[in-house]
Amino acid sequence: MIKLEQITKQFRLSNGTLTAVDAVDLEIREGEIFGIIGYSGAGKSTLIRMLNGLEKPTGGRVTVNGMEMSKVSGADLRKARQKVSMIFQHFNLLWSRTVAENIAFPLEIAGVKKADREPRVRELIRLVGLEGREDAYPSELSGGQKQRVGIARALANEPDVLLCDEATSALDPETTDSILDLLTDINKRLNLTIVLITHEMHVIRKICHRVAVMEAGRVVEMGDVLQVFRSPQQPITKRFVSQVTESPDVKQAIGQLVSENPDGTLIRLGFVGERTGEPVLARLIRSFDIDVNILQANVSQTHGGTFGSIILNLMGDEAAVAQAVEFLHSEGVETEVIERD
Ligand SMILES: Nc1ncnc2c1ncn2[C@@H]1O[C@H](COP(=O)(O)OP(=O)(O)OP(=O)(O)O)[C@@H](O)[C@H]1O
Repeated sequence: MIKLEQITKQFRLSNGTLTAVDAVDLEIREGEIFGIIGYSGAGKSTLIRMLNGLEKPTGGRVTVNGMEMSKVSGADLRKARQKVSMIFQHFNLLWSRTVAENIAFPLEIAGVKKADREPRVRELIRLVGLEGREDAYPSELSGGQKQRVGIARALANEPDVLLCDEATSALDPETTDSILDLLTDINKRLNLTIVLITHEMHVIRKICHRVAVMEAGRVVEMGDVLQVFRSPQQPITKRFVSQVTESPDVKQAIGQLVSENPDGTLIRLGFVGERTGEPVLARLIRSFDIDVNILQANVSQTHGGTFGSIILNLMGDEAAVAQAVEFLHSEGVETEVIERD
């Protein structure tokens, strides 16, 4: 559906060249919700803007539905953009137009007759849950309602792909969840391919099927969301996963425990789906002459299923602790020793 082959984007600066996106290969499947996560400056916005031709790559090829976005221009590009629409962090609504008029705007541009526009706008307003707010101006809406207008407007011309550029970053957590629920609903109902960029792992966990992690213009890790949560490989991915699995309170508690127990070995265990950690833990405690302190346990839901993690502090003889860690490995439990700073 979407294919990026060796995509590179460089910007010329007064003091040299900046590589914002560096030889990225990606394939996004029809009907999936694909997330791209990275910290500020990683190259996410530049990358997503190349999917609808807002930015041209310096090298490589972007194909969407067989059309080479990196090559089209003029009228063809305008047509292609109707099929790859976008929503934004700050909504980008027209402030002098009502909700209904904002949603009708892309239909006007596409030359849809007034008589056909009206029922389509009504349908879109129903789809995003804005009935009764048709005649309101953007300034009279909450952030969540503004983003609903953005979504309705983006869907007006029946796109194949919806790009979401930090679409929930300006919203509070509750409103974020309601917008993410709406995007999930639209994805299912319309089989719409959604590509989103974010710096929040919560967004990825809640709605994405697959995720790519970007750092310094490169994709450093990619996979099914459940797999990435269960077994993050790169340090940056581990940091993102811990945004969801470790609250600041727990991090602080672990820090305190580390300083209070300089000899213990901290380990993080990962469990997926129906398997719970309990039987393995019971055997661990019975079989080895060590003290096992449970610091934290949690379960999270992703699109692909549930996963859980448990953080333990193992205390005792060095050899016994090493055997206990080996035992957990041999039981097929994802086991990571948490390094002490
Ligand atoms: N038009 C431009 N001219 C020069 N440099 C740019 C331009 N657009 C982006 N950059 C630079 O490219 C790098 C990647 O920026 P980009 O906005 O794609 O990152 P990002 O991951 O989306 O971060 P953010 O969330 O802060 O926007 C940054 O160093 C940025 O300063």
